[in-house]
Amino acid sequence: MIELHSLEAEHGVIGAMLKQPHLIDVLSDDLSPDAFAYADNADLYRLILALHDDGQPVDVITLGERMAELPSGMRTMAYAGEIHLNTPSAANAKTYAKIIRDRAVARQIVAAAERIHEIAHDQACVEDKIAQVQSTILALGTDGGDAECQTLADMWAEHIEVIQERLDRFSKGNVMDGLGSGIPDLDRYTQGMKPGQMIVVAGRPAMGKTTLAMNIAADVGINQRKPVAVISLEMSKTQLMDRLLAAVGGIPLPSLKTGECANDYSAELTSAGLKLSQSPIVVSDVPVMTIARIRSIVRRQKHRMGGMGLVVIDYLGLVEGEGAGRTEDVTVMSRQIKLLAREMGCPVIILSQLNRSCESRPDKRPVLSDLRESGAIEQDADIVMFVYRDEVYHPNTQDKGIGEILIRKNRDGEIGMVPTAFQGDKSRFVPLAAHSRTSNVVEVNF
Ligand SMILES: Nc1ncnc2c1ncn2[C@@H]1O[C@H](COP(=O)(O)OP(=O)(O)OP(=O)(O)O)[C@@H](O)[C@H]1O
Repeated sequence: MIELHSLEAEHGVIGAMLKQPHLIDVLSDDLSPDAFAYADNADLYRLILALHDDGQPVDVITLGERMAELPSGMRTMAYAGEIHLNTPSAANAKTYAKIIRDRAVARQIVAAAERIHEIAHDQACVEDKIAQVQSTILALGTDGGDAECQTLADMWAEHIEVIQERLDRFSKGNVMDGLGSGIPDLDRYTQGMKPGQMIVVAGRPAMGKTTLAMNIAADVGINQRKPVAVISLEMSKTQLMDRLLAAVGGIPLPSLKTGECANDYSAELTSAGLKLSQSPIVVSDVPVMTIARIRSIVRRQKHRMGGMGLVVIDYLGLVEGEGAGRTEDVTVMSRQIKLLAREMGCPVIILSQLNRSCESRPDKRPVLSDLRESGAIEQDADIVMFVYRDEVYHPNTQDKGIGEILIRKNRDGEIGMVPTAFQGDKSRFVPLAAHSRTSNVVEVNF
């Protein structure tokens, strides 16, 4: 068993700094004052750093001048003098700094265990408790400076591999470096959905947000064999399964609802059922969720499935906040979704509704300012795409059956519009041949 603090190591580091002040930069590089267990030592260390930052000489006298007394009441000069005297050399100071850091983490673990003990006893539901325990554990050891910054030399060494991968893909005729959506024209804009991206799919009610998101989820799960977690706060598992079967099997929804599909589309039903059941797609339809709970579910599924390719959350307006007011809540949630994408190392598609202002304009195609609830969504998102179907407003439009995907924000690429064929009865958006706006539909292939 190790002690949770080492007075000797703390004295060793401070003594080394007093004996050889040129070591202050080296030793303090990765050592926070909070890592010291003893208040007097932590304050003395802070004083050393403050004097050094001010360009002042650091010795027993200057320390005593800056602060006469330490928290214990001891005279600073006397205490620092004693440490200086008792430090034979600065030779092992780096090892002492590591001991201080390691013991600080050991103390954090004990504090986390106490916190977890409290969480186990409180009144929250079990999912919230698990989410709190996970964040308590994830917060451990995050103070290390090594993880915060990386030299450009190290980044360059890693980046060579990234460029090599891109070149390999390019020479195979594939320039996309993320997940496909199943709609090649859309992928040309995004170059694929990449890890860490927050992708907002927004639109007025019934435009087809859920349809588009589920089409993408099915393509990623079935064609690209990547794990997908669908968090559906709006629709039940039964509704989603109907839509997935309709889209993947090309089976009309009404025939699925009446059960007639069992006779009329039995081959399509069997094939779609098999494709879906063999795909790594998981669905949660718990209607009440916070982002913490979503994170906890996705983490568990990532662990269970050995990775996570894509997360879909349908939709933001139904996610519960902290109760600080909706705009503030959405601002925090939007940030948390972006962090979720980074933590899981996959893109997150978040569905969002729009305010009504687009409906009062002559051209009702949405723009970024129509995003409901908070400007933070627009800022945090890497890609914002709107689903728009002119026939919803103008039943006799010449664009009947056309679903436009309007890419209004694209952090790493162009913005623009992708026309698709909307097949509402089969719950799918189908690619159109070579930018056509006619019904020249490309075969969907799940
Ligand atoms: N059998 C059907 N035939 C034709 N269209 C259908 C059929 N069933 C559903 N639809 C259409 O599909 C669309 C539903 O799309 P979806 O639920 O994806 O929209 P949404 O934007 O997510 O809507 P909301 O915000 O209301 O949830 C509606 O426009 C609906 O009319």
